[in-house]
Amino acid sequence: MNAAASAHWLPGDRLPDVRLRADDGTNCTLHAEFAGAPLWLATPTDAHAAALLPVPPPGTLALCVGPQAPQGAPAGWRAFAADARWCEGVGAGLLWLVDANLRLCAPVPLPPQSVPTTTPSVEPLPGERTFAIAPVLQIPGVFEPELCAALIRHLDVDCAGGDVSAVLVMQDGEQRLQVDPDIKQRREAIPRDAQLEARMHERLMRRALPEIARVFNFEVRRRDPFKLLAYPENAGYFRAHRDNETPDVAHRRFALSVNLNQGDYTGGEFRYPEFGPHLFSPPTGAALVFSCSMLHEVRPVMRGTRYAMTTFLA
Ligand SMILES: O=C(O)CCC(=O)C(=O)O
Ligand SMILES: [Fe+2]
Repeated sequence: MNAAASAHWLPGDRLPDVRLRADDGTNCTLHAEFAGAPLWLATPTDAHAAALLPVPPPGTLALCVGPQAPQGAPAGWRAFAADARWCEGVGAGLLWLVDANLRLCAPVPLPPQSVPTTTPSVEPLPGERTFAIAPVLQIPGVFEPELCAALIRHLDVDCAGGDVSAVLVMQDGEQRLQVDPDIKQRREAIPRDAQLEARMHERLMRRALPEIARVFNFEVRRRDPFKLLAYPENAGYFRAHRDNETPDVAHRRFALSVNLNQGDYTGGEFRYPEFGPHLFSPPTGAALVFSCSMLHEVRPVMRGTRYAMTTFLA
């Protein structure tokens, strides 16, 4: 399922494409015309509400949309008519802050009490500093903060903190699980709550798989079980490894990891030593997706506990 298939879209969803028709007869599509810059998307229910829309800040595109093109918006707004079901998905009487990847960030009820602050802009790195960056995909807002907190509680309470993480080794011609601090130290558990699993699955289907299809041109057909992870202070790390090197995991194509409490710990960043020195620590609820064939490590956690959820896709 993706956002297009659900009745109402939520923060974190990418806006499904739609044809937009202006009153002068011109028309275009949202994805072709309006991706790549922060966007305000307003759905005023009448001309009075449209007239009260704030003037968009410089660099922000501003679209006023309804089943009929709304009239009366101030200068800087462009008005379009769009498919009624699409408008229903967006919801009426709202001003959505939308990021440059057409992802819904936050809805503000109309009329806004103050001029909304646009989605935070990221300072661009100078060209010479973008050379050695690993080809990873970061998808913000895949899990809501409240789902992240529920997963941490589930690991700590219902799963009693999880088990010490072991690695598969060959011994006398047989595969055995063995704890090996030379490779990793952390605790982990397969979630035991069907509702939490269903929520995670729905969020991946809705927010991660369409992005993986678009960015990597890869259709996910299969997923390993979810795993909840805890990397405790001074006892949490995973040294450099690949995720598809033994026959039992050779089917894996992409690793997906969601940080559940970024900011509550220091260290615990991902690094891809084949590709450069940069560290990756996506915000809470964001997914980091990368090829299982890339060497990667999770750096030691120095303070606090890093919680994460991981799975592998094929
Ligand atoms: O800590 C994570 O998010 C995932 C670590 C990892 O590389 C793995 O479990 O294979
Ligand atoms: Fe890994």
